[in-house]
Amino acid sequence: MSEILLDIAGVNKRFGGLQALTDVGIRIARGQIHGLIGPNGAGKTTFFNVITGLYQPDSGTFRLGGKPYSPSAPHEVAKAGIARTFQNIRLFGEMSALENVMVGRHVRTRQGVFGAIFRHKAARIEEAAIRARAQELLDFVGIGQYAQRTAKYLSYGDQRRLEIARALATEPQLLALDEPAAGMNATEKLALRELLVKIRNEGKTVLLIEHDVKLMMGLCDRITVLEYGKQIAEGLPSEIQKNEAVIKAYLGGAH
Ligand SMILES: Nc1ncnc2c1ncn2[C@@H]1O[C@H](COP(=O)(O)OP(=O)(O)OP(=O)(O)O)[C@@H](O)[C@H]1O
Repeated sequence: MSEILLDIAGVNKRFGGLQALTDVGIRIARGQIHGLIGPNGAGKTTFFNVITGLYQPDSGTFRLGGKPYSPSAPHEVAKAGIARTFQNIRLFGEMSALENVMVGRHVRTRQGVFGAIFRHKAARIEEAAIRARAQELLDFVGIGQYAQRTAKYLSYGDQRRLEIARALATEPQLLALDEPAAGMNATEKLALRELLVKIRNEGKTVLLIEHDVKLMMGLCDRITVLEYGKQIAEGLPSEIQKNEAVIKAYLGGAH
């Protein structure tokens, strides 16, 4: 078994009278694509938000790369090495694609006139390196030719690619994607799948939530299944496909 990168156990989360997560855990091996699936309302987004510091859990242990991390706030999680994208695209629409990725590297690119004129040489060199790396990432996700295009004018599929490039700009250990294929057509989905395989082949680890089960079965190395806030299965896609509890959960249709 390869090294476990993300090791989470015993997560509970209650919203008022609703127990949204009951003793949920996940173990993700380094260099794998790990999928999180389950019927509507199963708790996938809640678990994802807990992992990435958006929701505070009532309990749980969290380790990344063998070290405990605190999911107390999104910036703490980012510092620990987890980058995420959102179900609803969150880009800086008025900025160029390149600038969006540069922001991902937490750099002040918008200096005042004096800053621009009198900028220190070291700062200029640093900015050039960041710009070059941002362009590389745009090339990597396949939208290098649109570097100067205002983000809001990119196609939907390309905006999703841009989000991924921005997340990669933080050099994360784990890339967490919340429904990256939502709203994509079949061609865009195929391209997304190729991109995620490429990201994994670079040695990155990916966690993703996705409703398109067929896409997940063909893409993921392992899959965790939630239903009513509990883990009902974990395994290889071929095992998950045959798992009776999973089949029942999906066929139940009561969600
Ligand atoms: N902020 C919140 N406040 C109250 N209840 C919430 C909140 N977020 C989620 N829930 C509830 O927790 C349960 C799990 O929801 P969650 O969105 O995590 O499921 P999901 O598996 O991501 O569903 P979907 O596939 O529809 O996105 C649902 O019953 C939902 O109504």
